[in-house]
Amino acid sequence: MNRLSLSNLPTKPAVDPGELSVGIVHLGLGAFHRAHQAVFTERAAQLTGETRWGIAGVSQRSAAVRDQLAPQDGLYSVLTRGTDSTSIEVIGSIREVLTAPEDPDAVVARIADNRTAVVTLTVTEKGYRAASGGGLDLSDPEIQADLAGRPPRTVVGQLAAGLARRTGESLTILSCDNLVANGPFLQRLVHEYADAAGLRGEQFDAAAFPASMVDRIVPATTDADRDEAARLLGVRDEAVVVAEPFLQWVIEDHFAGARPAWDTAGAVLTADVAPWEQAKLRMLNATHSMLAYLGALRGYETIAEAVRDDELAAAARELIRSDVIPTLTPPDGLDLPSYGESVLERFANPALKHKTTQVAMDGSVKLPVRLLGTIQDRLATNAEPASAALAVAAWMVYVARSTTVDDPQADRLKSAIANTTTPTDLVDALLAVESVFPRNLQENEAFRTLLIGHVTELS
Ligand SMILES: NC(=O)c1ccc[n+]([C@@H]2O[C@H](COP(=O)([O-])OP(=O)(O)OC[C@H]3O[C@@H](n4cnc5c(N)ncnc54)[C@H](O)[C@@H]3O)[C@@H](O)[C@H]2O)c1
Ligand SMILES: O=P(O)(O)OC[C@@H](O)[C@@H](O)[C@H](O)[C@H](O)CO
Repeated sequence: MNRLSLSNLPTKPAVDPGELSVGIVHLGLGAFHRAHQAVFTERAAQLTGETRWGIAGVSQRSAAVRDQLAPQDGLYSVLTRGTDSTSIEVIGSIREVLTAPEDPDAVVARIADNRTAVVTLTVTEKGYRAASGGGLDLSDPEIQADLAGRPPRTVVGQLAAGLARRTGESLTILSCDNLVANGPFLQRLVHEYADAAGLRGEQFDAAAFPASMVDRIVPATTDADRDEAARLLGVRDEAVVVAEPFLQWVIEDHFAGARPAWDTAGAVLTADVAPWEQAKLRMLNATHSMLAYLGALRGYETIAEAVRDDELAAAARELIRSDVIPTLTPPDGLDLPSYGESVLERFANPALKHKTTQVAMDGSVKLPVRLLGTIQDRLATNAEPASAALAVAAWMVYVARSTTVDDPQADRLKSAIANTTTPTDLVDALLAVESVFPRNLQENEAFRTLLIGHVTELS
């Protein structure tokens, strides 16, 4: 079967990809970007007719995405799987693909190019190389290697080197990762890197780092998805991504220069993203992680299977009701209990096949964002965060039971628990990992007791 390409298009896109010039650099060309920001960008171009917002996507680690997209002229499709219906759409907004390890200078040059007005990022929590507590981890060997003067390979190194070389319009750098206050968080890292590298100049103060909340469930693509895309398109698409129908983007309205008209495509521009972001991270992402750990422990392969288990659904509902909602200020117009229910309905979509092991990975960097803030807020009011502690306990048991843990701190976690035999030992060993748990939680006896009780029940 032929490959998807400009000369082999099943349907002509509303915007001719050949007419688009690059105005956006995206760092972290994984599945999520292709099913989210690139879709908003494509729709905005269709609605406005603007041709300056093509995307240069940067693959940060392997050349796999470049090898999928290059023979397809950057085209790929989004396979949207609803509970009862499936649709497919070809996206043409990615106009260039760079592979950072192969061509680090080209990445910096694209960021420095004055035609680039916006850099977006989806590089996972670990891609930021932050120390626990927030600042840059200067002990990270990759950060140290960048600071020693090689062409930068880390994301903060790329951003700082690109910013330092800019001469014209100020740049907007927009994190789209699931992090608390992702904009200011990234700004601090870039500024600390620039200070350490002696690069700090006026472009750093002029750059804007808006916060954003992103939402669409996008599981890793499988061979079965590629086969289904081929059947629907009539051509092979090796770069297809799969997503649920739901799509949301709330962006702080704080740009240093021009931006795509993402609002015409449905993005919400607002002065304050924090209430949206907290509701999403503490409800959706927290219950996602809880279902991933509890579900994997019960042998469920997908999140949909886990949430269809009445006991696990009840545990997720209880987390939302008793621990999360009391800590939140609802964003205007959002009914928190209904939002919580809608999240669980989305998880139950059987067509998505989001693996519990995929959501469970990188727990050491996800727990602080998704659960520990809720736990701290509950303990501060002398409430018992029993449900949130259950999710953390499930992670502990999952780490102990897994032969290999997919986590940036896997070695540290495994060596911490090497000689543990009882639930109390396990809790104490993992609670002592200071890069995961802040001191006030390590020293909180009520939290420790809750964890020991849950780990005992789960073991
Ligand atoms: N998939 C989703 O449902 C979803 C939804 C909302 C937000 N997100 C955000 O997007 C991120 C990426 O998700 P995805 O589905 O695209 O995953 P993916 O595995 O398809 O892609 C991950 C991307 O991150 C890059 N990356 C990974 N580790 C890195 C590191 N140490 N340094 C630099 N770059 C690194 C990879 O090169 C790749 O481009 C998530 O971690 C999350 O923050 C994802
Ligand atoms: O993509 P990760 O691995 O950071 O997290 C897994 C999921 O919880 C997450 O991606 C959700 O699907 C997403 O946040 C929904 O918007």
